[in-house]
Amino acid sequence: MSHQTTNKCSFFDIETYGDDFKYLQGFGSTFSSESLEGALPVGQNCPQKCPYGLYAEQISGTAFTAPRVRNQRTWFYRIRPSVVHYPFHPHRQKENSVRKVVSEFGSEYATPQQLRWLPTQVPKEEEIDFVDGLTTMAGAGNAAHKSGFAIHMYHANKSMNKRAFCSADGDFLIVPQSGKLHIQTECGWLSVRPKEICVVPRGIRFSVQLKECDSASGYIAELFEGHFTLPDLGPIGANGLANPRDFCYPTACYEDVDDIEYEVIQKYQGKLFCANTDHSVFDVVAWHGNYAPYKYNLTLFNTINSVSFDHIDPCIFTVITAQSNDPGVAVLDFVIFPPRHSVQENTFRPPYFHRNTMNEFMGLIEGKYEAKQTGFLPGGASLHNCMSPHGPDRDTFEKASNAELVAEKVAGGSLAFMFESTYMINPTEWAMTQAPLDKEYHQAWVPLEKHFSKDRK
Ligand SMILES: O=C(O)Cc1cc(O)ccc1O
Ligand SMILES: [Fe+2]
Repeated sequence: MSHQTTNKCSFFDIETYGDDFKYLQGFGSTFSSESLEGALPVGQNCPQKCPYGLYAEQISGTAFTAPRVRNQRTWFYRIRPSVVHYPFHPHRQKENSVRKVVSEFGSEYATPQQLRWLPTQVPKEEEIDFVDGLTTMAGAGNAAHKSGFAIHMYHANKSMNKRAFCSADGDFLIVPQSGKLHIQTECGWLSVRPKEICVVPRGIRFSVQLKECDSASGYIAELFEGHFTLPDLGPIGANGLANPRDFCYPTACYEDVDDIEYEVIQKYQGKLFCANTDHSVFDVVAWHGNYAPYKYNLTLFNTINSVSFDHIDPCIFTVITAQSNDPGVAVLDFVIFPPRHSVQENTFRPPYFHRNTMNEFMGLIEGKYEAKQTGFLPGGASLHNCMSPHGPDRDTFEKASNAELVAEKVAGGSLAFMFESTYMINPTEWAMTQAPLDKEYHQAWVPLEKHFSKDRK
């Protein structure tokens, strides 16, 4: 289904709402969607018999008793309830594959050393879909205690075929770096490409199809604790940053397919389990509620920054945040570094040298990051944990310290992002022993020269 827009805007580099599917809009709204007219019961959730002979089923994303403003649940009206499946058994990712999903984030590989990885390639020698190509890179906390998060990479060279996936451990924030995805979910379809993100909440089943590409890869933050919200705007006012209406939710779309061999792979406490069914589990004819997957086009981010002097802290670029119970402190912030105009006077404009109580995992979707001249590449990653000093590399420092401070567009054609957390982020065994770790990363800073002179002001 295509949907045309007449509003053209020169600074959005992809059509504002033009997409492969039709969406409902509004962050955190309560939606109703039916793909057959009259499929939603009127005025109640569980009638004795549902329209069209459908089953009613609720999915709760918060405790029943969570405060109303935070309560999230959705009612599905489906051909069969999701409990119709054969017993779960352990699911092995590809035999002999180094890729693996893990849930342990012990301190075995913990280090204050600044870490950086080159991009990991999509394998050519083996066929892998989104599930079998998931590899955990780092994380914090514990899925069973609903505390912390995991950071995974995904690499796929084929679509998931007669296979659905869901995580009982947390919400999947998917950040594509290459390849366009069509994601079938119980609530309907989402089309997601690089420079867009999507969030599939805990428990919602989804299947990832590659669209117009032979391979796809990207980053995932799996949030074990709470859900993402939009940051408060404070003195910014009622508009700005990621605006609620730009968050797109799917519309109901079902398949009525029986007598097939189908797999539901469920992530539970960091392990993968598989249950077989004889039918497609994407059989939701109608749904209503506020617990649903969504996508957001990052080029719609309304960027705010200093127009006088000094470098503003990167929280000004927060797209979505999962807050801890400590006011203003995030379990996980998703922050982007979008193309923008830089006009600050008498200012060292790139990211400053710093040490942070928060923990910073960064990825690059495209282009070049302002703080690094070399070495941080699209598909790569870096990790600067609690109080590990970091900042611009030597060449960036020299260039920016001597640059003429004219108004300029920075990071044009670039998009970096950061997962920032109050929790210390531990790399996995895969990240430290198999992934392409940059052993020379310290050379970004060791050559920084001494400029001090008592005779100079
Ligand atoms: O470390 C980084 O590159 C991320 C970052 C960017 C910035 O502009 C200020 C602080 C910060 O941690
Ligand atoms: Fe930083």
